[in-house]
Amino acid sequence: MNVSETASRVSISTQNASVDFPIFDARSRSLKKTIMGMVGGNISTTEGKVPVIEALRDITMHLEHGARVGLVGHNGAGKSTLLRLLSGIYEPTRGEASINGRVAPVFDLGVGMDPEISGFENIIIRGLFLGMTRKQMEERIDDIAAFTELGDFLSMPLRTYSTGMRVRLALGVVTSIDPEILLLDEGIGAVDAAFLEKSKRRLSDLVDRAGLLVFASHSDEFLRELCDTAIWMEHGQIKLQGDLEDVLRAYKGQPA
Ligand SMILES: Nc1ncnc2c1ncn2[C@@H]1O[C@H](COP(=O)(O)OP(=O)(O)OP(=O)(O)O)[C@@H](O)[C@H]1O
Repeated sequence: MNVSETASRVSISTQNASVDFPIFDARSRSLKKTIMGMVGGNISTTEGKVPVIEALRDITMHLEHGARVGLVGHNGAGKSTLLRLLSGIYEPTRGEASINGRVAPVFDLGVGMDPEISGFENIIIRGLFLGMTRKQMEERIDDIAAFTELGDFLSMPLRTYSTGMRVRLALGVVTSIDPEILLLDEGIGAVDAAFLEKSKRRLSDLVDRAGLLVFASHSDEFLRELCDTAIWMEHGQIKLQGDLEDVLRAYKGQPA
């Protein structure tokens, strides 16, 4: 398959997609009252039924190769749930979602890492988890090792690493892959400032290689660096979709 055929097949479409989370332990009146006062998704409580959190409601969108979409919205607005829907991890409770392309979901840098095996072995395992082949990862391992600056520690079990060292390893792997659809949730801030600066270049190269990016973040600076359009989520719905600057201005309540 040539490059343009690959490009034309990479897309994500949803049609009136909704995601509900039933809360099986929330039958009691007091708990219902508590969760009804929370920020976030809408809570529907039909009398006598298990309450559900409507985390996403009637999401209709179409994204194609080349899209660089930022997701903005307050805590609990539905950004992470939307990323999981777009990755295929969640099926819509109602409506439809169709995903065409190899998805690399990067929600939690530590997922797919094994504390008992070495840094080198974790590089391979994490790469496989993100859709790469063993051969591809073996070709990149020297580059990743150099980037992490972890030296001999890479031969030690991961459990001997500090949190920051784990993040370095995870960032090294994540920024070495070739995803068709890259879904990024922030949480990449747990590194020291100097290392984050060094990662920015690799991160933006990664995004350049990716066919399609959706990036949930609370950082305008990061969004401006990686995205050109945005979706503003509110109470599980799309409030506004369009040019990044327009969406950021509206989200922050500033007049145009
Ligand atoms: N596994 C789950 N079970 C029950 N409710 C959930 C679950 N995951 C998310 N929710 C609820 O769905 C709503 C949307 O949550 P989500 O994590 O998608 O928000 P978010 O926009 O990513 O928030 P934040 O910016 O705080 O990360 C919230 O009300 C949350 O409580």
